Amino acid sequence: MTAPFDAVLVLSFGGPEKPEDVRPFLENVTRGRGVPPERLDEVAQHYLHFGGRSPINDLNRDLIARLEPALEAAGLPLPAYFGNRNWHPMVEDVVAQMYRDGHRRVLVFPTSAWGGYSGCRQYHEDIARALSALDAPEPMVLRKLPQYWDNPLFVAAAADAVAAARAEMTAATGEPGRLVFTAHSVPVSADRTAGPPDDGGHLYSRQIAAASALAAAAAGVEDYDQVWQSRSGPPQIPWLEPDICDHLESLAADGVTAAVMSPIGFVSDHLEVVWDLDNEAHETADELGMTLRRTGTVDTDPRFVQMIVELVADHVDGEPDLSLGCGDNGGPCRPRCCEPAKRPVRRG
Ligand SMILES: CC1=C(CCC(=O)O)c2cc3nc(cc4[nH]c(cc5[nH]c(cc1n2)c(C)c5CCC(=O)O)c(CCC(=O)O)c4C)C(CCC(=O)O)=C3C
Ligand SMILES: [Fe+2]
Repeated sequence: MTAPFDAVLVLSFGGPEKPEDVRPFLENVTRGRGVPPERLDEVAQHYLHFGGRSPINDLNRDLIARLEPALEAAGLPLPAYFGNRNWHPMVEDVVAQMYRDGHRRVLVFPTSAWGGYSGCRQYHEDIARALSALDAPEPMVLRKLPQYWDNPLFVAAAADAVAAARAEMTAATGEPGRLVFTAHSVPVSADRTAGPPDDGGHLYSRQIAAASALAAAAAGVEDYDQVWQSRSGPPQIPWLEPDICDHLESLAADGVTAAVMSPIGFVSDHLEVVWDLDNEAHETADELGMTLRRTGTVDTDPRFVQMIVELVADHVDGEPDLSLGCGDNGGPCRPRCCEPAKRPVRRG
């Protein structure tokens, strides 16, 4: 019999909260990842356009404010803490605080539903980093909850957002519009190595495709597209394509005049959503004379909170059931799962 878990850590990406934060935040995100300086300047402008404050931290605080009472109501009175990979509150500081508060067994809920290096493995690395920074005499266990891209509550929330946006589009234009799912692009090499080594790779893009299919089916939509957004990195390195803006152009060329975007790859309306979709994609659509709408993300849907409660309930007793896709203390979900792709060595 193992001891039950006694706290939850909502682990996220993090975002700047004031203009002076923007540069150091971007440096944290891209440290050693070969993102060109021009791209950083460009992305800094996106943040500065919103006064240097990303919505992401407030959205996560709001989620936690809903989660704690929902856990309590389910008979699971665990406190929920907030920590990030790239900005304050930093995961290292929060894990140290949790230790000081007496917590030794923590369930980690990541704000990414997906497998793959950026969507999963990197969150394990964050946990490992926080633990190695911890100066603690007693052992502490941090167990990352499993990927939830196919959880019925996640799918239902995404599908209802699709149905609502299509209904609005129909009211405005007389037709529901072409449905287009989007998710964060990743380097093709990272997608190839996503998943356990004996599983054929491409776990991230397969999950995005499958989640889009589930949400479309639940919304009663047969024909839809699934594309990518927010690529970065040097242009000579291939990332998953097509990009949403290029895709809107091909749709327009095929005579499509209305489209609904569903950012299925994200759980909240953070900067990648409000800039890349609400700003850039909308500009493209305006130029093309296309009517464009975006669905909400699952964040505001009570079923998303309920999903987290159920994940906690499934794992709170503390039995180590690693076949369910958890990982302890930064160990991957399965051996060698989603190892980072080897970076090409540049010579000369
Ligand atoms: C798969 C994936 C998710 C979804 C899973 C998840 O949600 O975790 C995600 C989420 C997010 N990405 C975000 C922001 C950024 N991502 C960047 C860069 C990158 N993302 C990547 C992948 C992903 N990213 C990759 C492969 C890179 C290249 C550099 C590297 O290999 O790390 C950069 C650098 C500048 C640039 O865009 O080049 C920024 C600023 C924010 C916060 C938004 C806000 O502040 O509100 C969020 C939630
Ligand atoms: Fe990103």
